[in-house]
Amino acid sequence: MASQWGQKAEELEISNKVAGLGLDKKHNQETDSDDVPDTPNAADTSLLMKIIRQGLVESKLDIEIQRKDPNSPLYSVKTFEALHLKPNLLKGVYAMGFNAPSKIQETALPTLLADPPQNMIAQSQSGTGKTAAFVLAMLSRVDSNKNYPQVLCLSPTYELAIQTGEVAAKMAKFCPEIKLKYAVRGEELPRGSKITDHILIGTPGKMFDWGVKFGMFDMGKIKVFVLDEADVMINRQGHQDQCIRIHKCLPSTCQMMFFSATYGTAVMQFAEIIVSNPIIIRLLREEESLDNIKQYYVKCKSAEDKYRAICNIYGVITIGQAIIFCHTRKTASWLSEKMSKDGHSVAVLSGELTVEQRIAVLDRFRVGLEKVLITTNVLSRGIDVEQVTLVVNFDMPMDMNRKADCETYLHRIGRTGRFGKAGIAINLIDSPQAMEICTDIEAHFGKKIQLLDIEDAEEIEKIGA
Ligand SMILES: Nc1ncnc2c1ncn2[C@@H]1O[C@H](COP(=O)(O)OP(=O)(O)OP(=O)(O)O)[C@@H](O)[C@H]1O
Repeated sequence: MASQWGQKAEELEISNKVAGLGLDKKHNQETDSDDVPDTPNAADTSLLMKIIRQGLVESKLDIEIQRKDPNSPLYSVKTFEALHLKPNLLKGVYAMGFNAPSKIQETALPTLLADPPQNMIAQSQSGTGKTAAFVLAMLSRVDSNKNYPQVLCLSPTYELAIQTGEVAAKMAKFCPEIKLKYAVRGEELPRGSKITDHILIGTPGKMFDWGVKFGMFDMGKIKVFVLDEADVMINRQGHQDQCIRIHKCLPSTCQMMFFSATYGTAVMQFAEIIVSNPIIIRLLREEESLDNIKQYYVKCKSAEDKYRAICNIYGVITIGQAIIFCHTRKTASWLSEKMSKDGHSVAVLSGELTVEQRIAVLDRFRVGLEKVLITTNVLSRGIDVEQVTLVVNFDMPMDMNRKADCETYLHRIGRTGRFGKAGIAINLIDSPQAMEICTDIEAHFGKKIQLLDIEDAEEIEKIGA
C-alpha cells in the first residue's frame, strides 16, 4: 500500500485525462494567488447510482453509507456515552457544550473508533460537525505513554490547521497528557530535533519537511492520518504532491480518515483508490441541505451598485456578523476602504497577508471586534465563526472556464447557518454571466435562489425575520 497512491495516481491521472475528467492542475480565475479551484463540478450522481445499484445503501434517509468491508459492523449512536470514550475526553466534549452527536458524528464515530481500525471517506455538509468527529477519533487513538507522533492531521490552510488544533485542545482539556503540535509555517525546529508530541496538525509542506525530509519523527509509527477538506488536498496542485509523498511513507496499518463537505466524482474515485477498503459515508445529494440558509440574489448594474445593495441591507436588517466574498484582492480592498469610510467596522483577509496577520484578523473577527469580514476564496472553507448570519457573494464563484463553481459556493455560504442555525446568503449579480452562474447554482442544488428587491425596505426586512 505504501507506494499505491503514487502509482495509482499516475494511472488515474492518465485515465482521467482520457476521460476528460480533468482531475489535476485546475486553476481558478481568482487572482488571489492563494485561491485555486476546488474540484471539478461534474454531476455527481454516478457514484450514488453505483452504490444504490450495488445495494450498499444502509440508510436512504439522510445519510448514505457505503460499506466496502462486509465484516465491518456499522452502527450509529445517539449519545456520546455510547461511544465509550475515555472519561476525560467525554468530559471535554461536554465542556464544549456538545450534548448529543450530530448526524455525521453519530454515524462516523463508532466506525472510526472501532477495532481493528477502519479507513473512512466521509462527506457531510459544511457546519455539521466533521471537525469534532475526526478530532475525537484522533484523540481517542493516542497512546500517551509513547512519546512520539502517532496522529497526523493535514489541513489546506494555516488558519484551518490552527482552528482544528484549537478544537483538539478544547476537547482534550481534561487530558493534559496528550501533547499536540502545529506543523505550520513559522513553527521552526532545529535540525536533528526529535518530536515527542503525540498529534501533529498542520499543512502539507511543513508536515512533509518534518516527517519525510528531516526525519524529525518516524512516519512508520503513524497510526492515524486525517485529511481535512480532503477533496482539495488530493486535487489541488501543490497540496496533492505533498500529500502523496506523505501518504507514501505511512505504514499500511495506518487508519485513513478523509473528510470534506464536497467531493466531485473524479475526486471521489481517486480517494477510493488511495484509501484501501474505505467505509464511505456521504449525504445524499438532495440532502446537501441548504434549507437553513435562505438564498437571494440582487440585480445590480455595477460594483458601486453592489456596494449600495450591501448598505441597503445593513440599513434595514440586524446582522450578527457577515462575510463578503470577492473575486480578487483588489476588489476586496476597494470594498473595505469604501465600507470603512462609511463607518462600518470591517476587516479584510486575503492571500497577501502573512499567516500571523491572517490569524490576528480572524481572531478579532471571532470575538466580534469587526462585524464584517471581506475576503476571497482563501477563506471559503472550514472556518467556523458561529455568529456569522450573512454571507454575501460580491462576486459569484467561478471556475477556470468562468462557469459556476458550485462546490466553492457551497463552502462559501456554509460559513453561515453553522450547525443548523439560520443564515442568509445574498448573491450580487451585475452581468448576464453572473446571472448564468446563479441560475446554474440554483439548478445544481435544486434550491430556489430568490430575487430580492433592494429598494424595497419591507422586503429586505422580511428576510431578516
Ligand atoms: N455535537 C455537537 N453539538 C453542538 N455543537 C457542535 C457539535 N459538533 C460540532 N458542533 C459545533 O458546530 C459547529 C460546526 O462544526 P465544524 O466546524 O466541525 O463543522 P464542519 O462540518 O467541519 O464544517 P466545514 O465543512 O465548514 O469545515 C462548530 O461551531 C462546532 O463547535
